[in-house]
Amino acid sequence: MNTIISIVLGIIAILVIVFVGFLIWISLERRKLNHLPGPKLSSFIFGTIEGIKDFIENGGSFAEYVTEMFMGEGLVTINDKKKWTWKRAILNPAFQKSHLRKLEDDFNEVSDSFMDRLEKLADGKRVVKMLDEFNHMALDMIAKVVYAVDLKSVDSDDNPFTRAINKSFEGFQKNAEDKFLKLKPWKWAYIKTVTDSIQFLRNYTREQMAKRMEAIAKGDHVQEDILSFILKLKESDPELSEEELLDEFMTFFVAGQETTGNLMAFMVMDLAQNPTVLSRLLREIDQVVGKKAVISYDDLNKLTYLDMVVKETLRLHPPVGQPSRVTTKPMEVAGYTIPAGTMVGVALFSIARSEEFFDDPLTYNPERFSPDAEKKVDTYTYFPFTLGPRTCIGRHFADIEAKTVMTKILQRYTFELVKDQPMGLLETITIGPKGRVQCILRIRED
Ligand code: HEM
Repeated sequence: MNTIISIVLGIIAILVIVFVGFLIWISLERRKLNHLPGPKLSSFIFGTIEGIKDFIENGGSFAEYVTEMFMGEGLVTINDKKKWTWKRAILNPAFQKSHLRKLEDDFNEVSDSFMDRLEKLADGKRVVKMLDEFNHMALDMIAKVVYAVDLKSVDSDDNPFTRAINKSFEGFQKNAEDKFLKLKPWKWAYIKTVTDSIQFLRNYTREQMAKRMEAIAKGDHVQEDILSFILKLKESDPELSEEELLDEFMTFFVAGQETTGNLMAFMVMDLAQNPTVLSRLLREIDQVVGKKAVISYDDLNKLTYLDMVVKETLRLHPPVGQPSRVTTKPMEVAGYTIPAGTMVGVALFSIARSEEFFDDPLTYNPERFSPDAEKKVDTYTYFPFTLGPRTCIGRHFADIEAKTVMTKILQRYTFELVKDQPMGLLETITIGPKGRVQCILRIRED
């Protein structure tokens, strides 16, 4: 009996020693990370417009620090400059206005399914979390416009694809916050649920890609959507692995969903809080498109006040608040030298709210972007999609999506913000509205 007790105690003692050793090792690794002479995380506002310009145009990308779980060698995270240049050159035409306007039927179709969903919710009683609704819709939009897939996640509150995307995002965020996540055994079960979700998404997209390749091989007519451009990567380099093509798929879902969802949710919040702006926007929509069912690209171009509203929302509430770059050479900023190879966050959120660059910066005022006033806005003080070669490839996509959807909402519904909800910011990988923009929706009577 005594021997058994001794063995058990011995095992417990060994486990405790291993565990304590493990904790000491983690804390030493943490200290090493904080004292690395090379790349380290720092964040500040560039002191001058020249500083911002020089950095954005000449700085490198930020890929190596971002988890590769999700997007691997996709456009956002790829760090190999030569490979990135090649990919971007092939994919750029897919996201140009001239190509996207050909897909206006898709933008309308997904927006219409979303309107059907909102109609069910617009009973004047129910509390609707607009951020969640927009996020579902944004997923459907990417699936449809990029891959010609009808995901229809707006039709169900519990779609496996949406669930997997949400779980993956959560893991993405936690992994970015904690470099040692994977080393903590008590988190392994959680990590497994995240990796299973990512695997589910990759398998789903693998199937979609295989279907398309089969159709091409059979000579079937296939739509010239964004997927067809992604497949051109394979034509251009037959050595490209299937996993790398999947990285591209995942990248567009990740980069294009939450960002656009946040933009539209913030638009609803800003409009609900600024009734004068809302009235003027409604007047424009009534005059330019009235009750027109299909909103064309040309219609959107005529909605000039809507354009100003989108830009002002992106100034006050940029969905990406601090994109990053790695310095490629030492840089002098406000009297400090930043060594080459330092990861730096460009605080575009703070720059666009700075009194140095904008009058009365915390006031929501779309007039800042009227055609005359906009000429005075310095490019390097307002760049929600960033600038330079790695600027957001999806900015026109997001613009068309947000404008089409918001026009249709304003044609049909009114929204009232629920009182006493949190009005602050939800900071994850992106910046969203903390209270998820809880609204009471009603059908527009006039
Ligand atoms: C309001 C919506 C959006 C905002 C605010 C936004 C913002 C950004 C920002 C700040 C970057 C980083 C650029 C840099 O580091 O210089 C970026 C990159 C990117 N975005 Fe967006 N984005 C939006 C929507 C979209 C959409 C709808 C898509 C695709 C469907 C997309 C795809 C991408 C991709 C692929 C990149 C990486 C580009 C590269 O490195 O070549 N984005 N976006």
